[in-house]
Order: sequence, then C-alpha cells, then structure tokens
Amino acid sequence: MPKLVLKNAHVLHFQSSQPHIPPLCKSSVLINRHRQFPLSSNILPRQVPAAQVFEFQQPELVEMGHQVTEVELPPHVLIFPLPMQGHINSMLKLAELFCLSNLHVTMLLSEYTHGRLRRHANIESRFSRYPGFRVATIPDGLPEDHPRVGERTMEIVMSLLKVGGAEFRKLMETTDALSDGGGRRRVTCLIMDGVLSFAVPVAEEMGIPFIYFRTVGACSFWANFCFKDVIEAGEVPLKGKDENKYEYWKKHELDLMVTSVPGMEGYLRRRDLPAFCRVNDVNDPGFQTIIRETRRTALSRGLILNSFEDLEGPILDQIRKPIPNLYSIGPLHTHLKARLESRKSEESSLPSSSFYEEDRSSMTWLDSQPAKSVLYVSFGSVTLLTRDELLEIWYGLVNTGHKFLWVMRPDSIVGDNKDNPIPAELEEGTKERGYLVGWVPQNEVLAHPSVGAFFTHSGWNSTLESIAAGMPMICWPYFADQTINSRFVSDVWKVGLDMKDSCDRVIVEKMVRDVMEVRRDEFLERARDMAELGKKAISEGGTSYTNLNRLIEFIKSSV
Ligand SMILES: O=c1ccn([C@@H]2O[C@H](COP(=O)(O)OP(=O)(O)O[C@H]3O[C@H](CO)[C@@H](O)[C@H](O)[C@H]3O)[C@@H](O)[C@H]2O)c(=O)[nH]1
Ligand SMILES: C[C@H]1CC[C@@H]2C(C(=O)O)=CO[C@@H](O)[C@@H]21
Repeated sequence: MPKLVLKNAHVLHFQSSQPHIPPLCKSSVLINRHRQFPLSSNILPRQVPAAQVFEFQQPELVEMGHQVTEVELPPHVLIFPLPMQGHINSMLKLAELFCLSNLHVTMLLSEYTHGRLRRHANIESRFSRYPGFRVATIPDGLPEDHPRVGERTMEIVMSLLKVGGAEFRKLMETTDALSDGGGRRRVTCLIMDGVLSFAVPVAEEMGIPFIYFRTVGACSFWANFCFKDVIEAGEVPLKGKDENKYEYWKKHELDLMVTSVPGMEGYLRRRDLPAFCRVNDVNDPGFQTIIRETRRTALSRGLILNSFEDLEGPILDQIRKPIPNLYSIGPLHTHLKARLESRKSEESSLPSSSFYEEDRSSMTWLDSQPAKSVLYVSFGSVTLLTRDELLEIWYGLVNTGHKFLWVMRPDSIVGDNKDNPIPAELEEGTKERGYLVGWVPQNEVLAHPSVGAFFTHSGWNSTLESIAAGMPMICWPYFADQTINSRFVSDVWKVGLDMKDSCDRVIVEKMVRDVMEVRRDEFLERARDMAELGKKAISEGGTSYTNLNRLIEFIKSSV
C-alpha cells in the first residue's frame, strides 16, 4: 500500500446551511426555586437527521508515488460537553489547549448549541488557525423550542442519556470513527462530560480510552460522589412532604450539619448540599441520575476538573482515594491565556463561546466609573427569576446607592410585566446608578478596574472566574452545584457572603454594603491572595500546568 504524507493543511469552507435557530424563548414554566427537578416524562425524542461533521481545516493527503514517506498523525481527542453554556465554556478552552499541543480535536456539539455558537461566538474564525480542530454535531433529542433554561436543563441530561448512545454510535460508525478517510487517526481518546455516560459502551467496544470532565468544582463533585452515604446516614431525603415542604425544611432540616461527606465536617449543612438533594424521595429520577452518573466516574481512566490544588486541595485528596487519576487543570480560562501568551506569535485574547450577543457598551460604561465602585450582577446562563425576586433584588441594589452593572438575560424573567410592573422609582434609581444589559464579556468585566464585587448565582465558571480576578462575591445560588459553591465562597475561602435561601431587599442591601464598604478590605485582600495562588497554579511548574502536561502525555501514550 502506498504511504501518505501530510502536506500543508488548507482551509475548507464551513459547510452546511445555517441550522434553524429559534428566537430566545420566554419560559412560561412556573418555577419554584426550591423544587426538585421535574420528571423527564415530557421529553419527546424527535426524528433526527444523520449526524453532521463540519470541517474547519482538513489536512491534505498526498500520495508520494512509490516513495515511502510517513508522517505520524497526532492523537485524536473527541470532546463532548453537556450542551449548556457553562459546560461548553470550559470544554472549548480545553479543546484549544489541546490544539496548542498539536493534538487533533473533534468537538462534538448538540445541533442546538452549535446553532447558538455560530450565531454569537467566534469559534469558526477562532479555530481556523488550528488545522486539527473540527466540529461534529448530534441532536440532543429535545424539541427545537424546548426552553433549555431553569430547572428544565436537567431534561437535557435525561434526553441525552436516552438518545445519545444511539446517535453517538451512528456518528462513530458512519464516519469510520471520524478518521476523514485517513486524514486523521480514528478517535484515540474520548473526553465526555461527567454526567453523560452514554458513550461508554461504544468506547469500550472500540477500545477507546475514556476520561470524564466534570465541569463543576471538586467540592460539588465530591458531595455528589458521597450521596449514597448521605442517604445511608439519613441526612437526605428531607422530610416535609406537602406543598409547604420547603417551609418545613427551612424550619427543621436545612440547618442540620452534614456528617457523611468526608472532609467537609464542621461547615457543611444540609442547605449547602448540591440542590439535587432537595428531594423528599430518594427515588427522584434527577437525584438518582446524578448519583449514578457521578459514581460511574470511578470506572473511567481519569477525571478532569477545572480547579486547582491551592483552592480545593483537601477535597481533591478525598477524590483521589476512589479516583487516583485526577487532573486538576484550572482555572482553564487563565491557563489558556497564559499558554497563548507564551507563544508570542499568537493572539492571546480568549475566544468567545457565548450563546448570547455580547453587549460591549457595558465596557464603555464601566470606563467612565470610578475605581472599584461598581457591583457586577449576573446570574449566569440558565437561572430564572420570578418577578418578586427581580423586584426584591432591584430594590436592594438601588437602596444601596452603589453603581451596578446588571446582566438581565432576555429569557431570564418568569411572569408578565403587566401583572407586576416595574415601579417608576426603580427605573429612576437605575437611570442614575445602574446599567442593564442582556449579556457581557464577563471576564473582561471582572478584570475591569471599576468593578468592586460580583453578585453571582455561584455557577462554577463564574465562581472560578471571580476568584481568578481577585473579586469578592455575594452569592445567591439558584440550583445544582451552586448551593455548595456558595458555602465554600463564604465559609472556606472567605472571599464573600452567602445569601442562599433568601431574597429580600433588606438582606440584599446589607450584603452589598458589607462587601462593598464595611468588610471590603478584608474580602479584597483574601480574594487577591487566592487569585495569586490561581496564577501560580497555571504558571510553568505549577500544579495545574503540570497536570495538563500529564493529561496530554496520557493521551499521547494511549494512541
Ligand atoms: O453576561 C454574561 C454572563 C455569563 N457569561 C459566562 O457564562 C458562563 C456561565 O457559567 P456559570 O457561571 O458556570 O453558570 P451557568 O451558566 O449557570 O452554568 C451551568 O454550568 C456550570 C458548570 O457546570 C454549573 O456550575 C452551573 O451550576 C450551571 O448552571 C461563565 O463562563 C461566564 O463568564 C458571560 O460570558 N457573559
Ligand atoms: C443540569 C445540571 C445537571 C448536571 C450538571 C451539573 C453537574 O453537577 O455536573 C451541575 O449543574 C448543571 O450544570 C448541570
């Protein structure tokens, strides 16, 4: 057989017509902040087209007559994030870090998220500089108009666990495991989101090593891993059963200490457990799914976490007992930035992976504000607020007299303006002090000298981005891992305050004053120290730097 040589890569046009992108959806779902996840019974798997592969750059294979020239093809990693903003953000950064180490990468996206990224982010132009990068898509099994926000995000997990296996098999089989007819190796390593085990049977049949990337903090992962023990110790399920169960939990249960998560004794209360636990029946399908998917991590070849040793060392050590092959490689956004900067020839800005249009006027507004005077407010990509919550927070902010930049996603408010209109005094107060936008370049905002603190829902990316920027936080967790992240912010790292389970204008005002005025220096100092440790972790020789190299070595060695 003639041997092939890889000639200079050339750019192919991004094929396929623009998939239909639905307008931003207004959710009409009634949301109870403290309710467990709904059942997945209303998920309607739909007929799906064949999986698609989108080429960015395709290495050209040239036959060299009878001359035998062989070029070793790089390892080929397939990365599949849960199709949510918070998961894609960190996984795309990992993909780019791999590209910098000359690995071939196929980013597997859901058709829906691919559409959002094509519309609002720069991944096509961004990745066109990496010959080994490309995107493939599969359907997520949900109808196009599914809201994919709020507590219904759990339905994305449920749906993919149902349809993902067959879609993934079809993709791997019809594309000869994405080998491009020899232009790249068949996939040599799978990196899957830590809650999506559907690819395991295919990986096992094809003999492809399999690593999980769980995009939450070590604290949340570890608590999830211990859920079985938490149940055995009788700390979950929570007991109240009727529609006032949340009132019962609040009064009798949420403040009890948790004793069954090793390493967190002494500060973890039931209210701080990942909110998947807020159930009164352990057979709740959402809760059971999280337990099952998390325990499966121990069967993989390793676990990647977007964290660093100086931040979560004691918990990472707990995780190493059942999962010794642990790669803590974060903060990924600064890690990528540092590696790009070290290659002086390349542009070192971070790629955008936004699902929404970034409003850059927020940066101009910040430019005109005094140093550390602005509170940045954002509750991430999926949080929903009731109109009551919206108004309590809004009054609280305006009453502080501080300036604020508030990201109000177009699809984030539940309920109608006419039932509960915005009072004129709030609009007035906002004209003077506030700036409301739909979406911002968050890392630029956090790095801006005018910003003094971050009022956040405690999603893991936001938490880590705030820590890396040395920014104190006020935490108002919505669901999932956020309830435990906020406890770590307030009681372990002591870089902010936790407002969980309350939403009252007086409390909001007090928290903002504490963080921006009364205890400002104390929080700022600790936040800056933590940011320094984060910087050390990703610098040459640091723990995250070394762990990333170790991960790349593993991938290379398992070809
Ligand atoms: O105006 C904005 C607001 C947010 N972001 C970015 O969007 C991401 C939001 O991620 P995160 O803070 O983790 O929140 P969620 O979007 O809620 O993320 C989901 O995914 C996370 C990672 O698994 C979980 O920790 C969260 O609980 C879950 O809701 C971050 O990278 C932000 O920088 C922007 O770029 N602009
Ligand atoms: C919708 C949630 C289910 C799993 C994901 C998660 C995790 O622990 O991995 C936390 O919050 C959300 O991002 C996801």
